[in-house]
Amino acid sequence: MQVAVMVNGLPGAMGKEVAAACLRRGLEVCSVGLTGPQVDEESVDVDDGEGGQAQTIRLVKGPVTGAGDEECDARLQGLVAGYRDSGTRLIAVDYTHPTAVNPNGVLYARHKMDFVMGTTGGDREKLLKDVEEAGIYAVIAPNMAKQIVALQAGLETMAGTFPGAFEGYNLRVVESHQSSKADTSGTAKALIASFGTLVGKPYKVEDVIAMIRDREGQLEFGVPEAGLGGHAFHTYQLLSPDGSVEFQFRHNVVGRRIYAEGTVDALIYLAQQHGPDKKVFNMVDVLKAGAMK
Ligand SMILES: NC(=O)C1=CN([C@@H]2O[C@H](COP(=O)(O)OP(=O)(O)OC[C@H]3O[C@@H](n4cnc5c(N)ncnc54)[C@H](OP(=O)(O)O)[C@@H]3O)[C@@H](O)[C@H]2O)C=CC1
Ligand SMILES: O=C(O)C1=N[C@H](C(=O)O)C[C@H](O)C1
Repeated sequence: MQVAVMVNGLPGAMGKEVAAACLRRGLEVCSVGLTGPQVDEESVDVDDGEGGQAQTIRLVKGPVTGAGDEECDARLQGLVAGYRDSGTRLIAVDYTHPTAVNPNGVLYARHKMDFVMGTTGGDREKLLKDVEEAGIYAVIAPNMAKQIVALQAGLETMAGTFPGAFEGYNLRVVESHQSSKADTSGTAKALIASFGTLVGKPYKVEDVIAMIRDREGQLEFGVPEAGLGGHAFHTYQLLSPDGSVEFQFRHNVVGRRIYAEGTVDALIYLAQQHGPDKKVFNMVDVLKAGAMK
């Protein structure tokens, strides 16, 4: 079956990266995408980042404030019907804002649109419930980078196999992102859950995490000047009670291309899912299926 991708969260940083990755990898990009309340532009030009394909995407306000919902619903209804009639499966990709996670989830559910949700934050339990009740297919994950997903899967396995192996150890997490990032890292939250099992006590994220969002702090933490506008530097430290033994896990990413490539892997994987049993996936599922490039 033919697939088209609706990129939502334009003209945001990840929206543009994902549109570029889709064009590079030969996926059809829908000529309409959802945008946010602060955006005045009516359209955005995207390209594959390599001087090849380019296209213009018309912007429709997403359902954050309630205003504009009617237009959004009407546009989506027409789009979904048009693609369905032409035998094309329309899949949404969401890189918007933590406050848009649940309104957009409800929107996709209402229009029976399968989606890949990369946006972090929001009420994740409600998101899962809405998707499951609608019976649609989705990949939902706070991180789409193959190697970070592998680390996440490895730590989950380690925690499941050796719970309490780090009993008594102290966890400290430092994460640095571009100053425009609205929330605490979703990736760090996911990894802290596994570390909690390894230490043998569930952590409250705010008790163990330090966020860096200021330029001086970022440079001091090792972020290169060129990465200030887009980076994710994470260090997880486990320290034994007497301070004599230390473990560090660190992943530092400059730019966003790695997530966009993983998102396309998720889209291709999702496009192949038709079964009735499991419809909601995370990136560990995609990685385990051997579907990441
Ligand atoms: N899973 C992963 O691998 C990754 C996840 N992320 C996550 O993706 C999200 C977006 O990040 P990023 O691109 O850097 O953020 P940006 O702020 O650059 O872009 C977000 C865009 O979404 C728009 N927006 C807001 N609300 C809606 C809505 N309801 N519908 C459609 N668009 C909307 C914003 O508009 P406005 O300015 O009006 O608010 C903005 O244009 C964050 O949650 C981030 O943590 C990022 C990288 C990787
Ligand atoms: O906002 C970002 O940039 C990122 N967000 C995700 C997160 O919150 O963990 C993934 C990555 O850290 C980049």
